Amino acid sequence: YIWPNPQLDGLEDAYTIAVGFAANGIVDSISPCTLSPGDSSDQPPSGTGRQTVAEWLRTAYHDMATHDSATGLGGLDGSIGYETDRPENVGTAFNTTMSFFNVLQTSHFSFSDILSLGVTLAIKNCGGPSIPFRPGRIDATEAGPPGVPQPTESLETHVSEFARQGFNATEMIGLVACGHTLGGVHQVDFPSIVTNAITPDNQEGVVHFDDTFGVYDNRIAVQYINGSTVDPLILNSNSDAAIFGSDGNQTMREFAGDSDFFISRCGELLERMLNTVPSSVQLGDVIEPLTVKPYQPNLFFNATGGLQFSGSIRIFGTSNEAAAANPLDMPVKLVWTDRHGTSSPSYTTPAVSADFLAATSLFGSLQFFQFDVDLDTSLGISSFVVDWAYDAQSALTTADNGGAGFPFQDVVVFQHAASCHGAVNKNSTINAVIRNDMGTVSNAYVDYHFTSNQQGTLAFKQNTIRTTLVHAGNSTSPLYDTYSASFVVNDGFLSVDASIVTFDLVAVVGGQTYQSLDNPQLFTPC
Ligand code: HEM
Repeated sequence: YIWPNPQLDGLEDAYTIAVGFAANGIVDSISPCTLSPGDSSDQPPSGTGRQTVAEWLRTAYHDMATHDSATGLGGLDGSIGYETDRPENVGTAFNTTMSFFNVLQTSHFSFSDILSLGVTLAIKNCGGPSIPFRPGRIDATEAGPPGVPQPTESLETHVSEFARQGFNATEMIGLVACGHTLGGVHQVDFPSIVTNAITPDNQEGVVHFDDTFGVYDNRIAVQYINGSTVDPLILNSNSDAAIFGSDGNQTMREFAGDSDFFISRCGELLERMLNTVPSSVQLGDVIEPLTVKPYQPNLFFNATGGLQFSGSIRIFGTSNEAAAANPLDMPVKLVWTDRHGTSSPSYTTPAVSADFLAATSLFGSLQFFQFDVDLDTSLGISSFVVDWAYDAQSALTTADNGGAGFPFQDVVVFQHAASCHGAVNKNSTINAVIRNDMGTVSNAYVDYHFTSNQQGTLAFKQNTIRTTLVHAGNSTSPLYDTYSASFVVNDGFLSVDASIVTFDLVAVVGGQTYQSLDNPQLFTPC
């Protein structure tokens, strides 16, 4: 896709940036793969016997498992949030998972999208397959019908439940093995299956499905076939035993004998699981990391009234050269085009390599570079390209965003100064400047996006408050006038710290619409 695309940019960032600058914390919370909810890698696992990745994967399956392929209803749609009191959804894992992901929701994607993305990253981070990620899931607004398989049910019931979900009997064996390679069964939730497992170091009494619960691998099948299984759903319940043996062990034998086959088959099955959505939902194209992408490019007037352009450039690659590159040796320059369409040699940032910001990806190598330049206010900016190479000896490549450059407008510009966020039920104020030599400003407004609690589920609701930007007078530049919008965010507004808040500025000037999208939330209190 071509940047900017508000619907995809945030998900692409979340997919591509694992740890470091601009990362959202998903991968930190599951590294290493054995981490429990609430623990972080510099805080060792706390002995609860819980495993975050396993809980996310189980949550995604239980959310999807009510899909009915005949009617097209249900699927991965976040309805699990309304269904956690059902006997088929025993355990705190679902609510814990929802509380982790709800704070990552933005106005541009649903809870079910960010959960699916989280599962994709989790599987990869544990050594599993790279699962292509498609966006576009829409969250349910109420519970769906029940139908998650339970360990007490018969093989026939399991086969028909999986058939309803859209998986045949062989795929059922695969999907269960692909799930039960992580995590295990907890005594606190299944006391009839697991007994005498609770200790101070295993407070919820987990017994794992295989002896490598922290690695996404085929040990679940190897141990099943060689007779050393520890799976409680085989030893103390017939559920996995009946499923794994239902084709005379053929699938499990193939999995046990070929670890690459297990990984690739699980990649296919889990991709289908994550993409099982209500038939009314149309998923988008697979998101692939962009090679060169701006991150929060930002225009503002500095204290002396000059127009300043700052932000970061991300460079992503999957080649050996990308992996070996030293960011300090990488020439990276930004070349911009002014508002009259002229690109002059002087419109170039210095090499920005010294200002690189460390970050990593699960799918390749990436570097961030910061830039900060003064623009001639009268000439402004309309787009930019990035000239870059992996080392100082190589010829520079121009990243031009598919041909037309990275578009960037200077007509409506957010002003930090005098913008502030109010406490609950108090005024927030957003200030902007709008170019005054381009015709009448016929409409100008702020769309302020935030998430809030909703009844019945931990998934958050999206809200937008639209407020007119009112002309407020001159600015420090004779070419721009100041506009201001004040509004109250109320009605169950959660807390700005707990939800991702962004806002858009839109101005119709001389009959043309200009937008400054996805400005990050205000931190200055009013
Ligand atoms: C007949 C089908 C299935 C049955 C009866 C079943 C049953 C169970 C049970 C009883 C547990 C223990 C939960 C706990 O104590 O926390 C469990 C855990 C788990 N299940 Fe399944 N399951 C089935 C299919 C699947 C599938 C298809 C997946 C994913 C592809 C999956 C993923 C998981 C995971 C990752 C865990 C570990 C959770 C943790 O450690 O917190 N299950 N399953």
